[in-house]
Amino acid sequence: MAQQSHSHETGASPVFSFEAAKLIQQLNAQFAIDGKLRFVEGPEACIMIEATTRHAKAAISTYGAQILGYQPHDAEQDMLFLSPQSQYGNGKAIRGGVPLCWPWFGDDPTGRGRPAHGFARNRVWQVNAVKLDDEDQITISMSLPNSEDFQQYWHSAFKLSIEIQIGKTLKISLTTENCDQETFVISQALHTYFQVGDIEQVWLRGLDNYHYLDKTDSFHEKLQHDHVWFKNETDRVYLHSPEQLFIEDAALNRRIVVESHGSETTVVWNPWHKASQLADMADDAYKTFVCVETANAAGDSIRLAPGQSHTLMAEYWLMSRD
Ligand SMILES: O=P(O)(O)OC[C@H]1O[C@@H](O)[C@H](O)[C@@H](O)[C@@H]1O
Repeated sequence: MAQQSHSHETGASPVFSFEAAKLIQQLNAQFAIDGKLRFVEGPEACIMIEATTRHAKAAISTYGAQILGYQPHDAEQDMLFLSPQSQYGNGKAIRGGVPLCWPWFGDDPTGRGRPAHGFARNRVWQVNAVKLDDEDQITISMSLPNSEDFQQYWHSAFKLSIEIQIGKTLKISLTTENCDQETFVISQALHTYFQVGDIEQVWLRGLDNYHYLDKTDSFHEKLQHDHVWFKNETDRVYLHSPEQLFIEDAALNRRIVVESHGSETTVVWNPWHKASQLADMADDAYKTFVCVETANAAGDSIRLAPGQSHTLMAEYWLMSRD
């Protein structure tokens, strides 16, 4: 999937791969940082950014502006889960890392059969800037180039941009600007797949006493008692959720801190045995990830008047549980 192409061809055909190689050369000439950041060809001629700082390494696909890996140098395992069965193009979202759900979260809110989770995760994004700061953190800025093809899904003029900061933490800021004459409403999520050692030895801390909509039970509103434990399919939208949550992982002996801003909803998802119904994931993959998604969903959808903008932000870091 080549940069700035809106085609959805798949397969690394030699011609397409040549096109990707040319774009990679241009991108490297413009943005590469010696020994720290480069563009390479990934699966299915997808363009990948490989970044390494003093603190961590990361991989980002320009298809979907999707972070696929983030691993601090002192961590034994990546913080993020990425399915080896993922597809990289063909209108599919890559299964893992941080897919971007935009301009709606979940099923088409208008019931018109538009694709689940919107269209931003299935498009090639444009790289606008790469910066290295004094603390050896790298910030990558990208935006979703406008395309005629959006018209079938979305009529309002917008600007959607992302900043990804790779350092001691992984920081993501997704900004939507209304460039239209009319107000529009979006829902969205940073649909992050966190890698865990064994889902049955994981608990999510910070949601005790919060209400949630249970998507596995017709969206009934329920009250969370205690931590969130995973014993079967879990698909919940937590309402008015707090700014910090903690994924406690006994098997990997680590804690992932999830900090959110500009968001009042957190989606928690694990498909459990329904993983076997997903073509791009192994049947038992559900044991090694949990999605904790910083979102604006349900009553927390964002209304933007002309000229207004909103930034959804998440910051993640790893800690030892000792
Ligand atoms: O398979 P997709 O489209 O990436 O969605 C995965 C899941 O994403 C979650 O955010 C939703 O709450 C689930 O209902 C959904 O199944």
